Amino acid sequence: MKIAIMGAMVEEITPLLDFFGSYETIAFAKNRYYTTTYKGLELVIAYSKIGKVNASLTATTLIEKFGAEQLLFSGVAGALNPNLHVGDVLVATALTQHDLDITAFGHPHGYVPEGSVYVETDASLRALAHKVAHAQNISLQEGIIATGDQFICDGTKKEWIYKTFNADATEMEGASVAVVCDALKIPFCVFRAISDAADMDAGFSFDEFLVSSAKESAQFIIAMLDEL
Ligand SMILES: Nc1ncnc2c(CN3C[C@H](CSc4cnccn4)[C@@H](O)C3)c[nH]c12
Repeated sequence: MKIAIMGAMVEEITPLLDFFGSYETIAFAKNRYYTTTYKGLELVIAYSKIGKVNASLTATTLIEKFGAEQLLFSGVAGALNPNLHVGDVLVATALTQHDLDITAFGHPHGYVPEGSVYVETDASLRALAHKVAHAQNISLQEGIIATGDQFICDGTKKEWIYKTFNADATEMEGASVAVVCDALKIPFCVFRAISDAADMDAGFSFDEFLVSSAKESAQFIIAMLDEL
């Protein structure tokens, strides 16, 4: 089984590369892909760079060029739901694009023709995540992620996304991965540890907690691999 593990920023995959220790590096399309094996699994790891376009390119490459059969995303996110706090690990149930807007034509936010407002993650990967969390006594939150090409650091925008999409966290890549994996019929799931509250202090909080929260998410992914 070939598993892709994807992040957006180098800090989100560094804990993974450090854990695996040895890996081959392949340069492609202005990005680097790291291949290794772990307990009989073939792994291909990459960070996309920030934003939906970069994430779409990397997710597609992981699947179409490297032959990934499942894709796990590991990274950090801003909390929208007040019950989520820095360090909490969230598994996405569904993802949506909060900045996709053709409401001028009567469509809901996040919708374009022949698409859907939400793309659901793979139910068996989610079930496995909860099994691993329970077995390892890790508290795992579950919720909707709203993705957009903006770092959210403003209470008004935060509240709009929270209310419009009933979303629990926000980031800048997950929904792209969801659309790509759904179209290519590859089971996927998105794991994000909270780094900030997507409010006026988000920049400072993000800078302070990026590394530690990225580690939280990566450690959960590694725990998942032992059960895949
Ligand atoms: N509040 C938030 N809003 C939107 N996204 C996020 C995230 C998740 N990632 C982190 C990073 C922020 S931009 C970036 C650019 N330069 C340096 C660091 N980060 C981008 O890849 C999305 C964490 N908190 C978020």
